Amino acid sequence: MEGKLLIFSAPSGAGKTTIVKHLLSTHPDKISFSISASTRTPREGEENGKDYYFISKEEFLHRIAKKEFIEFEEVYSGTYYGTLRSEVERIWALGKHVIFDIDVEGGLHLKRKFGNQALAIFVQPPSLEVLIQRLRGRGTDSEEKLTERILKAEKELGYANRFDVILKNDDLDTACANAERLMLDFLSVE
Ligand SMILES: Nc1ncnc2c1ncn2[C@@H]1O[C@H](COP(=O)(O)OP(=O)(O)OP(=O)(O)O)[C@@H](O)[C@H]1O
Ligand SMILES: Nc1nc2c(ncn2[C@@H]2O[C@H](COP(=O)(O)O)[C@@H](O)[C@H]2O)c(=O)[nH]1
Repeated sequence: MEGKLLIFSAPSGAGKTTIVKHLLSTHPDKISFSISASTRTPREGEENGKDYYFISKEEFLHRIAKKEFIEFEEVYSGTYYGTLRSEVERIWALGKHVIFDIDVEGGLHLKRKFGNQALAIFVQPPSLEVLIQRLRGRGTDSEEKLTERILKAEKELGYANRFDVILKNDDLDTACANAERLMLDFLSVE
């Protein structure tokens, strides 16, 4: 059977990973995480096959040529991220719906491809300043990488209205509760 797609997109630092992890921990019976392929270096604590499939650029390009991706982006200069068709099919075969943590272009791409089978949610931080604070607080990126993420975020904040829903992420508990309601409503529709 083909399940549904729950797409969480946002500029880097808005909080989509945090919200997606919350939904996965509370509804493991209903949803499973689409593990993307990425050419970036794993961060401390990240696991291959859990957070991402960490692969080389050569392998990524080879898989593009073999048309294995439903979508992919060079999200940051020289760093590729993409959704493997096999990953979505693996999750549907488990009888679950697929939840995505994906950049803004990738999210809109999936929405165009899957239409009403997908709910595209834009996670909106209170402001660009708060997003920058969150990114700095996370402490995972060098100054150079932070600058690249912030410049991209400035542009992406203007894409919110292209999504099905805007989910404000100011207070985290409220955002998680609202995300859960959106998800359950969407999954309950035949
Ligand atoms: N509502 C919130 N209030 C305060 N801090 C938050 C909130 N939501 C997320 N954070 C924190 O902000 C940082 C960025 O969150 P997260 O990693 O989930 O963002 P992201 O959108 O997934 O970023 P990326 O696209 O880079 O993966 C994390 O340190 C997280 O703990
Ligand atoms: N277009 C896609 N974007 C993706 C995918 N997997 C993750 N991402 C997004 O990339 C950035 C950077 O992530 P990080 O883990 O390096 O902080 C973030 O916005 C992710 O949501 C994908 O398969 N396709």
